[in-house]
Amino acid sequence: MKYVSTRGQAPVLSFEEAMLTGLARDGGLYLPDTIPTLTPEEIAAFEGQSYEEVAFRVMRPFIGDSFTDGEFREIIARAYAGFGHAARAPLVELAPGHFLLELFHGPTLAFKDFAMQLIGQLFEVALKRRGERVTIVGATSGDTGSAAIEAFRGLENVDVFILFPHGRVSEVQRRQMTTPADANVHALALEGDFDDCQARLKDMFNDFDFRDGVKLAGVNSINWARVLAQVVYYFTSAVALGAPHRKVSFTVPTGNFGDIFAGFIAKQMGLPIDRLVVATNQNDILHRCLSGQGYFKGETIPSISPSMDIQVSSNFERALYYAYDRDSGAVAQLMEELKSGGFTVSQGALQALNETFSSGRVSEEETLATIQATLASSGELLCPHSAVGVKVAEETRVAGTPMITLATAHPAKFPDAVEKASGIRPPLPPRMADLYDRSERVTRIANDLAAIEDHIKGHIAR
Ligand SMILES: Cc1ncc(COP(=O)(O)O)c(C=O)c1O
Ligand SMILES: N[C@@H](CCOP(=O)(O)O)C(=O)O
Repeated sequence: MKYVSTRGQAPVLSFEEAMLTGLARDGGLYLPDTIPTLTPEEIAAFEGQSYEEVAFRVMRPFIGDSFTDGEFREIIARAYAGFGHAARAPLVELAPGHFLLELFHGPTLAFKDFAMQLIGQLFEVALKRRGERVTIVGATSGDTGSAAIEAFRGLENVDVFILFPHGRVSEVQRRQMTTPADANVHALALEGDFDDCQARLKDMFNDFDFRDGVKLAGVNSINWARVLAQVVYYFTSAVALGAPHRKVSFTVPTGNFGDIFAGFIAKQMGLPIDRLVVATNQNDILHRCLSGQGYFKGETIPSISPSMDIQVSSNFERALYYAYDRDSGAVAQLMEELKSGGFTVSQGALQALNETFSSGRVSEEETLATIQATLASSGELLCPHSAVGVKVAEETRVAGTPMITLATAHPAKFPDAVEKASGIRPPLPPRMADLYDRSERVTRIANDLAAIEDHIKGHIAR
């Protein structure tokens, strides 16, 4: 299995190389050269299997010879052993035909754990075998950072630096990043918003002296392995509702487009998905774009669903690559135009996107009202991101096709918004009940590439 860049000018890599590389050297994102497919019989056979078994069967064709079957099975087993629910990703019925896929039973209470716990183990095995050490730098609006720190803390061959927007993450998210005492993990509070964090991260990848000097690696969803791990729960949930014998749709609270792009891959692999619905908060660049208004950056407005406060949605580049019929030159040109504000999507590409993706936008008031209404109607307490998804799903779902909304975080990660909406302050699970008592370790840093690079060079283990 070979991996190619969306911009067509970077070396073709194996799965392991693409995973350890992160961003392609031409600034693009890696994708498999061909997407393996599963037959309806193979998909039907997932019924009744454990999450780990389905994970193995779905991801194995993408791994090539990077890991043996035995290694890969052990890695998967270790990755999900610490989850707080036997099903890993349980499905609950919110209303007839509308289901919630709970993705928040991992160690940091967000869907990021599904991929991050896996790639922590994959990095560990690959780096030990190669005798290499890497420096992971991540950008986060709150959840990727905490999941990465949890997955990589204490591992021998990695230093981890996480850039988060100062003052724009919830207290639980911040504390999950700043309280681990392990010497190899570092939380950096950047003066800016998430888009600044992600832009500086990409600048670091494009600064080849720095990149090669510190052996830079990335664990944001620019990393293909992150997307791949998220494909699995589309299969487990759809099969639980009757796939491949009937179609299902998904609504996905969306920011960086990684999670919903995993759904797109599941569909390409043969899972009968009808619609993939993008749900955005007031930072609605994706909704505007899919509605035909072009992809133009606005100002990021802080919201009560802060993990989705994103304007430049990294993985949309991957969707554009397919919408433009794998024309890497066209993608490179669009990304060049994005540097000066945005671009218009061609009619053909927009039509291709609309064949699979729908979208909706949810205001702050509607988010609060959805938390309240869902609690009253089903007893389910939603986090604000999941509420954005549920609201859009209610507006777009059609009779006869089950709708699965992804619940991307635990309500206890966002207690202020949840309490405001419902009057209930959700408690943290017992294993992290002392989070507010632990001491924090964090460095405030300017939104300045040189300052960030100097800090990292000064703090990596020699
Ligand atoms: C809780 C939560 N919901 C939704 C999202 C959006 O997911 P994606 O960036 O994959 O679109 C994020 C951030 O990624 C998140 O942390
Ligand atoms: N919402 C994310 C933003 C980064 O997304 P990623 O999937 O590209 O890592 C976060 O919580 O950090």
